Amino acid sequence: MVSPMIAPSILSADFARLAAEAEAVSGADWLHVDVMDAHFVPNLTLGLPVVKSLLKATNIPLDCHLMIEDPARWAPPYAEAGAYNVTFHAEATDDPSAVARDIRAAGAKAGLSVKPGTPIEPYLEILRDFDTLLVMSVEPGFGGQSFMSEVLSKAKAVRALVDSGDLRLVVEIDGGINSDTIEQAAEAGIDCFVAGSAVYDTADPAAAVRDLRARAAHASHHLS
Ligand SMILES: O=C(CO)[C@H](O)[C@H](O)COP(=O)(O)O
Repeated sequence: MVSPMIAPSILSADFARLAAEAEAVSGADWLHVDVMDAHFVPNLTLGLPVVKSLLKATNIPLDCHLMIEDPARWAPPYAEAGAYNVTFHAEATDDPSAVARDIRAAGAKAGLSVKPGTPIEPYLEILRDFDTLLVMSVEPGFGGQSFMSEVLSKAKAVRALVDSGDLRLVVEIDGGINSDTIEQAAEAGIDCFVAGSAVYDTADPAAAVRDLRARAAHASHHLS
Protein backbone atom coordinates (compact mmCIF):
# COMPACT_ATOMS: atom_id res chain seq x y z
CA MET A 1 0.00 0.00 0.00
CA VAL A 2 1.10 3.57 -0.60
CA SER A 3 1.22 5.74 2.53
CA PRO A 4 -2.19 7.35 3.11
CA MET A 5 -3.01 10.31 0.92
CA ILE A 6 -5.41 13.11 1.87
CA ALA A 7 -7.34 15.05 -0.77
CA PRO A 8 -9.28 18.01 0.72
CA SER A 9 -12.46 18.69 -1.23
CA ILE A 10 -12.92 22.33 -2.18
CA LEU A 11 -16.68 21.73 -2.26
CA SER A 12 -16.55 22.78 1.40
CA ALA A 13 -14.17 25.72 0.78
CA ASP A 14 -15.03 29.38 0.25
CA PHE A 15 -15.43 29.62 -3.55
CA ALA A 16 -14.61 33.36 -3.47
CA ARG A 17 -11.17 32.58 -1.95
CA LEU A 18 -10.12 29.42 -3.75
CA ALA A 19 -6.43 30.32 -4.10
CA ALA A 20 -6.16 30.99 -0.36
CA GLU A 21 -8.18 27.87 0.45
CA ALA A 22 -5.77 25.78 -1.65
CA GLU A 23 -2.80 27.41 0.08
CA ALA A 24 -4.36 26.56 3.46
CA VAL A 25 -3.96 22.84 2.68
CA SER A 26 -0.61 23.00 0.88
CA GLY A 27 0.53 19.89 2.80
CA ALA A 28 -2.23 17.82 1.18
CA ASP A 29 -1.44 15.19 -1.44
CA TRP A 30 -4.14 16.11 -3.94
CA LEU A 31 -6.74 18.89 -4.08
CA HIS A 32 -10.13 17.35 -4.85
CA VAL A 33 -12.24 19.43 -7.25
CA ASP A 34 -15.91 18.49 -7.55
CA VAL A 35 -17.33 19.36 -10.97
CA MET A 36 -21.15 19.04 -10.95
CA ASP A 37 -23.44 19.80 -13.86
CA ALA A 38 -26.92 19.85 -12.23
CA HIS A 39 -27.88 16.90 -14.46
CA PHE A 40 -25.85 13.88 -13.34
CA VAL A 41 -26.24 15.19 -9.78
CA PRO A 42 -28.75 17.71 -8.39
CA ASN A 43 -26.13 20.40 -7.75
CA LEU A 44 -24.03 22.82 -9.79
CA THR A 45 -20.49 23.82 -8.86
CA LEU A 46 -17.70 24.84 -11.20
CA GLY A 47 -16.12 23.91 -14.50
CA LEU A 48 -13.05 24.17 -16.70
CA PRO A 49 -12.42 27.94 -16.37
CA VAL A 50 -12.18 27.67 -12.58
CA VAL A 51 -9.97 24.58 -12.85
CA LYS A 52 -7.64 26.48 -15.21
CA SER A 53 -7.41 29.34 -12.70
CA LEU A 54 -6.76 26.91 -9.82
CA LEU A 55 -3.96 25.29 -11.80
CA LYS A 56 -2.23 28.68 -11.92
CA ALA A 57 -2.88 29.29 -8.20
CA THR A 58 -1.58 26.06 -6.64
CA ASN A 59 1.09 23.40 -7.05
CA ILE A 60 -1.06 20.72 -5.38
CA PRO A 61 -2.02 18.12 -8.01
CA LEU A 62 -5.69 18.59 -8.94
CA ASP A 63 -7.90 15.55 -8.52
CA CYS A 64 -10.91 16.47 -10.68
CA HIS A 65 -14.05 14.47 -9.92
CA LEU A 66 -16.51 14.94 -12.75
CA MET A 67 -20.07 14.33 -11.62
CA ILE A 68 -21.38 15.09 -15.08
CA GLU A 69 -23.16 13.58 -18.04
CA ASP A 70 -21.27 12.87 -21.27
CA PRO A 71 -17.74 12.49 -19.86
CA ALA A 72 -16.52 11.37 -23.30
CA ARG A 73 -17.03 14.93 -24.44
CA TRP A 74 -16.12 16.88 -21.31
CA ALA A 75 -13.42 14.92 -19.49
CA PRO A 76 -10.41 15.17 -21.88
CA PRO A 77 -10.24 19.01 -21.71
CA TYR A 78 -9.55 18.78 -17.96
CA ALA A 79 -6.59 16.53 -18.74
CA GLU A 80 -5.38 18.88 -21.49
CA ALA A 81 -5.61 21.80 -19.05
CA GLY A 82 -3.22 20.06 -16.65
CA ALA A 83 -5.32 18.26 -14.05
CA TYR A 84 -3.34 15.44 -12.45
CA ASN A 85 -6.23 13.02 -12.16
CA VAL A 86 -9.53 13.12 -14.07
CA THR A 87 -12.23 10.90 -12.62
CA PHE A 88 -15.67 10.36 -14.15
CA HIS A 89 -18.61 8.14 -13.27
CA ALA A 90 -19.16 4.60 -14.51
CA GLU A 91 -22.90 5.34 -14.54
CA ALA A 92 -22.44 8.22 -17.01
CA THR A 93 -21.06 6.33 -20.00
CA ASP A 94 -21.39 3.02 -21.88
CA ASP A 95 -17.68 2.88 -22.65
CA PRO A 96 -15.57 3.87 -19.62
CA SER A 97 -12.37 2.42 -21.11
CA ALA A 98 -12.62 4.68 -24.17
CA VAL A 99 -12.97 7.75 -21.95
CA ALA A 100 -10.00 6.60 -19.85
CA ARG A 101 -7.90 6.20 -23.03
CA ASP A 102 -8.71 9.77 -24.09
CA ILE A 103 -7.89 11.16 -20.63
CA ARG A 104 -4.55 9.35 -20.58
CA ALA A 105 -3.79 10.44 -24.14
CA ALA A 106 -4.40 14.03 -23.04
CA GLY A 107 -1.81 13.64 -20.27
CA ALA A 108 -3.67 12.91 -17.03
CA LYS A 109 -4.29 9.89 -14.84
CA ALA A 110 -7.73 8.36 -15.41
CA GLY A 111 -10.15 7.61 -12.57
CA LEU A 112 -13.39 5.65 -12.46
CA SER A 113 -15.99 6.47 -9.80
CA VAL A 114 -18.97 4.42 -8.65
CA LYS A 115 -21.99 5.64 -6.70
CA PRO A 116 -22.85 3.81 -3.44
CA GLY A 117 -25.50 1.65 -5.13
CA THR A 118 -23.37 0.65 -8.12
CA PRO A 119 -21.74 -2.78 -7.81
CA ILE A 120 -18.05 -3.05 -8.65
CA GLU A 121 -18.14 -6.55 -10.18
CA PRO A 122 -19.13 -5.44 -13.73
CA TYR A 123 -16.11 -3.11 -13.77
CA LEU A 124 -13.38 -5.33 -12.32
CA GLU A 125 -12.21 -6.41 -15.78
CA ILE A 126 -11.72 -2.86 -17.01
CA LEU A 127 -10.04 -1.44 -13.89
CA ARG A 128 -6.66 -2.09 -15.50
CA ASP A 129 -7.52 0.79 -17.88
CA PHE A 130 -7.57 3.16 -14.88
CA ASP A 131 -5.12 4.71 -12.44
CA THR A 132 -7.69 5.42 -9.69
CA LEU A 133 -10.95 3.92 -8.44
CA LEU A 134 -13.06 6.44 -6.51
CA VAL A 135 -15.59 4.69 -4.27
CA MET A 136 -18.39 7.08 -3.31
CA SER A 137 -19.39 6.70 0.33
CA VAL A 138 -22.28 9.19 0.06
CA GLU A 139 -24.71 9.89 -2.77
CA PRO A 140 -22.76 12.33 -4.96
CA GLY A 141 -23.93 15.94 -4.98
CA PHE A 142 -23.39 17.49 -1.57
CA GLY A 143 -20.81 17.72 1.19
CA GLY A 144 -21.49 17.10 4.85
CA GLN A 145 -23.39 13.80 4.48
CA SER A 146 -22.99 10.70 6.64
CA PHE A 147 -20.49 7.99 5.73
CA MET A 148 -21.99 4.80 4.20
CA SER A 149 -19.82 2.00 5.56
CA GLU A 150 -21.53 -0.60 3.37
CA VAL A 151 -19.50 0.59 0.35
CA LEU A 152 -16.29 -0.67 1.99
CA SER A 153 -16.89 -4.17 0.61
CA LYS A 154 -16.14 -2.73 -2.85
CA ALA A 155 -12.89 -1.21 -1.63
CA LYS A 156 -11.89 -4.50 -0.01
CA ALA A 157 -12.54 -6.46 -3.22
CA VAL A 158 -10.39 -4.10 -5.27
CA ARG A 159 -7.71 -3.91 -2.56
CA ALA A 160 -7.39 -7.71 -2.74
CA LEU A 161 -6.77 -7.53 -6.49
CA VAL A 162 -4.18 -4.79 -6.03
CA ASP A 163 -2.42 -6.68 -3.25
CA SER A 164 -2.33 -9.88 -5.30
CA GLY A 165 -0.45 -8.00 -8.01
CA ASP A 166 -3.30 -8.37 -10.55
CA LEU A 167 -4.04 -4.66 -10.60
CA ARG A 168 -2.17 -1.43 -10.04
CA LEU A 169 -4.31 1.55 -9.03
CA VAL A 170 -5.03 4.01 -6.23
CA VAL A 171 -8.19 3.17 -4.25
CA GLU A 172 -9.85 6.43 -3.19
CA ILE A 173 -12.94 7.12 -1.10
CA ASP A 174 -15.16 10.21 -1.03
CA GLY A 175 -17.95 11.23 1.30
CA GLY A 176 -18.35 11.47 5.05
CA ILE A 177 -14.66 10.97 5.80
CA ASN A 178 -13.72 12.49 9.16
CA SER A 179 -11.75 11.62 12.29
CA ASP A 180 -14.43 9.08 13.31
CA THR A 181 -14.73 7.26 9.96
CA ILE A 182 -11.28 7.39 8.39
CA GLU A 183 -9.88 4.46 10.35
CA GLN A 184 -12.49 1.97 9.14
CA ALA A 185 -11.88 3.15 5.57
CA ALA A 186 -8.13 2.73 6.04
CA GLU A 187 -8.66 -0.76 7.42
CA ALA A 188 -10.60 -1.59 4.24
CA GLY A 189 -7.49 -0.74 2.21
CA ILE A 190 -8.16 2.78 0.99
CA ASP A 191 -5.08 4.67 -0.29
CA CYS A 192 -6.53 8.17 -0.75
CA PHE A 193 -9.16 9.88 1.42
CA VAL A 194 -11.25 12.81 0.18
CA ALA A 195 -12.45 15.06 2.99
CA GLY A 196 -14.45 18.25 2.57
CA SER A 197 -16.23 19.39 5.72
CA ALA A 198 -13.74 17.59 8.00
CA VAL A 199 -10.98 19.82 6.58
CA TYR A 200 -12.60 23.13 5.65
CA ASP A 201 -15.23 23.40 8.38
CA THR A 202 -12.44 23.65 10.96
CA ALA A 203 -10.35 26.52 12.30
CA ASP A 204 -7.12 24.95 11.05
CA PRO A 205 -7.46 23.03 7.73
CA ALA A 206 -3.73 22.17 7.63
CA ALA A 207 -3.93 20.56 11.08
CA ALA A 208 -7.05 18.66 10.00
CA VAL A 209 -5.14 17.21 7.02
CA ARG A 210 -2.28 16.14 9.31
CA ASP A 211 -4.66 14.59 11.82
CA LEU A 212 -6.59 12.62 9.17
CA ARG A 213 -3.35 11.35 7.61
CA ALA A 214 -2.03 10.25 11.01
CA ARG A 215 -5.26 8.39 11.84
CA ALA A 216 -5.26 6.64 8.45
CA ALA A 217 -1.59 5.72 8.80
CA HIS A 218 -2.21 4.31 12.26
CA ALA A 219 -5.09 2.13 11.00
CA SER A 220 -3.19 1.01 7.85
CA HIS A 221 -0.19 0.10 9.98
CA HIS A 222 -2.25 -2.62 11.67
CA LEU A 223 -2.86 -4.19 8.27
CA SER A 224 0.78 -4.78 7.35
O1 LIG B 1 -18.06 14.46 -4.05
C1 LIG B 1 -18.48 15.00 -3.08
C2 LIG B 1 -19.96 15.10 -2.88
O2 LIG B 1 -20.57 14.57 -3.99
C3 LIG B 1 -17.56 15.62 -2.06
O3 LIG B 1 -16.22 15.49 -2.47
C4 LIG B 1 -17.72 15.02 -0.70
O4 LIG B 1 -19.03 14.99 -0.32
C5 LIG B 1 -16.85 15.72 0.32
O5 LIG B 1 -17.59 16.26 1.35
P1 LIG B 1 -17.61 15.65 2.85
O6 LIG B 1 -16.22 15.20 3.15
O7 LIG B 1 -18.08 16.79 3.66
O8 LIG B 1 -18.56 14.48 2.83
